[in-house]
Amino acid sequence: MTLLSLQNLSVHRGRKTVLSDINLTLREGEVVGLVGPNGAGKTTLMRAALGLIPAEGQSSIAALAPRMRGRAAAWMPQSREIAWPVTVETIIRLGRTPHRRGGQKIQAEDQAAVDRAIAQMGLDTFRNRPATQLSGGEQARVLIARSLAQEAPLLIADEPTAGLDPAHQIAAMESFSKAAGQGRGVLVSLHDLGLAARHCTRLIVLHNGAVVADDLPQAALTTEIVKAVFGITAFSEVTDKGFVFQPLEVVS
Ligand SMILES: Nc1ncnc2c1ncn2[C@@H]1O[C@H](COP(=O)(O)OP(=O)(O)OP(=O)(O)O)[C@@H](O)[C@H]1O
Repeated sequence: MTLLSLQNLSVHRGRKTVLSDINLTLREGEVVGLVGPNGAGKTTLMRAALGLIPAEGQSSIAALAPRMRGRAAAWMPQSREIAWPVTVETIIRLGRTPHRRGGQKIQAEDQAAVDRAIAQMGLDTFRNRPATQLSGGEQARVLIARSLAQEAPLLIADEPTAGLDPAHQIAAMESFSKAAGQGRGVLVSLHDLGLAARHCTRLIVLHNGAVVADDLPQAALTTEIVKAVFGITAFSEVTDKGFVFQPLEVVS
């Protein structure tokens, strides 16, 4: 089943074209990595797909009535600041908001989803702590858990692994793979090409607001594309543990 379909999606800011004619389809079971250098248009693509900024062309999520979007897609933005000293569990419960009617108390199935997300992100010992007392990486894990608790068919996450230690980066990517294995889909922007190579089922490479590759990780991160788009060389190999990619040097 198709969870997200973008057709000729374009975004202009002033006279600048930030995103031009993006076409993509994301189906259940996929973890699609969105990669590209700073300013390539990753955040713009995600926000336009969600209908958070004006865009030309079509997005299947943006076309929904605003109150239906929260059931169709969970969104984890890049900004990580948790401003209020409420408990970790309270923040993660906010992920259930689209499933609740106004004023309705949290139901057993909501709490079960919250508990699953807390377990997946290893947050049980933080459950009753004010979120403002956590480290930056711990707060990021709380926000990933909030988006997982939403249990929407599609999860769109903007650099969710930034600032996480290696174990928690892997845990976050594995939680996305698990969600995909359960029939959901994930669109995730990443700067860490090694993580993207190893954990995504497909990569979309963005450059200057356009898609330059949309393929299996090993087919998207070719020597030529990596040099032309990222300006680097890399070691890469398909191993029995999957596709391994390690950036090496900046191309002068
Ligand atoms: N409101 C705006 N007005 C003008 N230009 C903008 C605006 N918002 C974004 N841009 C430009 O659009 C381009 C794409 O920005 P975007 O944030 O989507 O990139 P990104 O790929 O997410 O980058 P990063 O990896 O640095 O987060 C950038 O060149 C940025 O300067």
